[in-house]
Amino acid sequence: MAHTPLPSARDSMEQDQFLTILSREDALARFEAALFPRALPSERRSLAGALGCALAEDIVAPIDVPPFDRSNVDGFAVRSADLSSVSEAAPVRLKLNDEVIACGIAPEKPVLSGTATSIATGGPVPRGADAIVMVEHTQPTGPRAIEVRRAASPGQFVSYAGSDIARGEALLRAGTLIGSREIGMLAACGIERVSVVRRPRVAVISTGDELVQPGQPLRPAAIYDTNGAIVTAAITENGGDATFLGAIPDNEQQLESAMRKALANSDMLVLSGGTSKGAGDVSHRIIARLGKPGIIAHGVALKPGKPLCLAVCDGKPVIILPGFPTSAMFTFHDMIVPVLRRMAGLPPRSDAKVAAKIPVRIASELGRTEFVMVSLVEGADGLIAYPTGKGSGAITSFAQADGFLKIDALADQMPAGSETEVTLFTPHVRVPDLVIVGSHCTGLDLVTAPLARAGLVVRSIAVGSLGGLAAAKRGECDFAPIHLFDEKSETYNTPFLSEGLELVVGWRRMQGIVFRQDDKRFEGLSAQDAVRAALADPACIMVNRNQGAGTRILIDRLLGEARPDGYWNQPRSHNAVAAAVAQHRADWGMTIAPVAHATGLGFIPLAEEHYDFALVKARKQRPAVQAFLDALASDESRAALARAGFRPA
Ligand SMILES: Nc1nc2c(c(=O)[nH]1)N[C@H]1C(S)=C(S)[C@@H](COP(=O)(O)OP(=O)(O)OC[C@H]3O[C@@H](n4cnc5c(N)ncnc54)[C@H](O)[C@@H]3O)O[C@H]1N2
Ligand code: MOO
Repeated sequence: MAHTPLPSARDSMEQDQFLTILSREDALARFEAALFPRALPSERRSLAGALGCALAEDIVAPIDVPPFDRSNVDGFAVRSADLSSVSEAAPVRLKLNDEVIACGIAPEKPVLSGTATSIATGGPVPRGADAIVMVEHTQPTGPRAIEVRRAASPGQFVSYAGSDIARGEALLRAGTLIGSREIGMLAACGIERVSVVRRPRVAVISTGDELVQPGQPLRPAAIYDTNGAIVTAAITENGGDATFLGAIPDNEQQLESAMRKALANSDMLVLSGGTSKGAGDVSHRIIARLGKPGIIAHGVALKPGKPLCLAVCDGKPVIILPGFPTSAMFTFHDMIVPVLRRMAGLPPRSDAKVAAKIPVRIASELGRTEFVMVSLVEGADGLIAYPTGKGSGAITSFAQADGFLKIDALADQMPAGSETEVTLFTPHVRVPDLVIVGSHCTGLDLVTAPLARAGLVVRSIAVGSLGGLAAAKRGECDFAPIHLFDEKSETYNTPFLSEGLELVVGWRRMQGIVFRQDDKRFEGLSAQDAVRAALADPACIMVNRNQGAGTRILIDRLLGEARPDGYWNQPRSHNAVAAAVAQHRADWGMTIAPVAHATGLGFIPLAEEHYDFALVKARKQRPAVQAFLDALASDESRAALARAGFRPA
């Protein structure tokens, strides 16, 4: 909503879309009641094209499978009665008939008493024969005869016609999800096309003036359209036929015409963005004009996902997902997937779940069912679920997350140590080989890259130095990267180690002042003089760091009692500081040299920070830990760290 004016006081007094918040259960029940039962349209598809669809008809086997009595082994078709007295000591001699039955060869000669016919696995059993003897239990005697040394029971090694599937038997029932096994059964019966529930056609529209499609250059203040891609893929994953119609600006007329067109050609319409209270939030007003009964729920007690809007227009579901990608994703999976799958004739999703313990308290909003993404690591007795969420505006949490947990609407927190159930994003969790929990540094990726290339799964969870030390003490990780300065001893890291932990020296990061290269106020100055110059200019704005950050300690020392403009802007990362300066929201701040250089900013070095690792001694002998230690010491990593602007210790 970047280009939309913010709501004025007048707008907010005249809000016509005051959200009435429903519980998720209530909202879903009303939505489903407005849509079902309904007839599911069907279409005929080729076998390959039917994969993943629901069968719309019962399938009755049109033929017997196998279609004839078939030999299961390579050997000789015989009459079992001829071999009733046979033994190793008293073999029976059979005369060979003058034909060889290979696969696909119809036999022509009967097997009369005292004779046998050579037959291959899969060959049709000839008239008269009732058993097969394996070739290895026979011996050729002369040119046209064999000796058999074992008895054969009637029916031995024969699959009778129709024994697999009998003609007229119900092969598959309507509603069956067609997978490779079903396709195999249909193919065995010679069926080439089947009637399946037609995939619901779902139109997808993103809304917002600020959206740019991936592949296009990003304008200032614009962002890439994430929801278009997420929603389109999630529809395909759940049996829909998605058509992405692009991002439409926040213009009521343009949007209405796009929505009408989309609905005319599809069974369902999914929009995202513009459902909350911004002045440009117009789509819900349009819905009211699109058909009856219109909006079913606008506002659901979900977190993320409160502004979700569910509507039905003349029998077709119309949904507006919240704009934030994480909110869009969760609401889609939780509230839309059940409806989409029912429309596609598919069974509800069955998500895999695992039990896990949470190591930290998770606060939750009372009154909203909350979804929290988590990353799973192996603890001393079972799985540990670390929350990875960075708020509903963040998308990268997904990369580190294995699944999510749910906090009940009636709870305001989940206490540390709680046992909970984690719904997995994929059916299998692969517990990482190496777990790093603590302070994050871009240098870490340079050291772990060779491990990842060697097939090891490395999971690093950013919880800050102190959080990392706590995790290490509980034995939940292999390493805790830390950069903690001890004022008393004036040393880094070592004073913070407790029993069971050992220090592995990492690298040094130069901290310093960043400024834009063309800003003459800071050129050629020392860090102290630069801060003096900044304080002398009332128009100069700083960007600070969060309380608790090592960098913040340095900034506070330089500032003393001074509280310049920008002091209360306290982002949590080195990159955010650089972005604020590069984008002119601030004129100076403190960050590490590699980030300053990567952002093309001027840099005045101040002090070197020690970024080291607390190693959990009990886990030292693990192969992945040894691999990490080797990587850390390798020339390759040291060179990569140096190239990025770090100083390997
Ligand atoms: N005064 C209030 N403000 C907000 C409320 C509220 O109750 N009162 N709710 C907040 C919640 S919760 C959410 S979630 C968001 C959702 O708002 P909208 O659905 O109206 O979405 P937008 O304002 O259009 O966008 C929000 C955010 O997401 C970005 N966005 C939008 N579409 C996309 C896309 N396709 N790909 C990537 N990112 C997208 C957009 O740029 C905004 O940054 O509202 C809160 N505000
Ligand atoms: O519902 Mo919003 O999705 O909390 O972020």
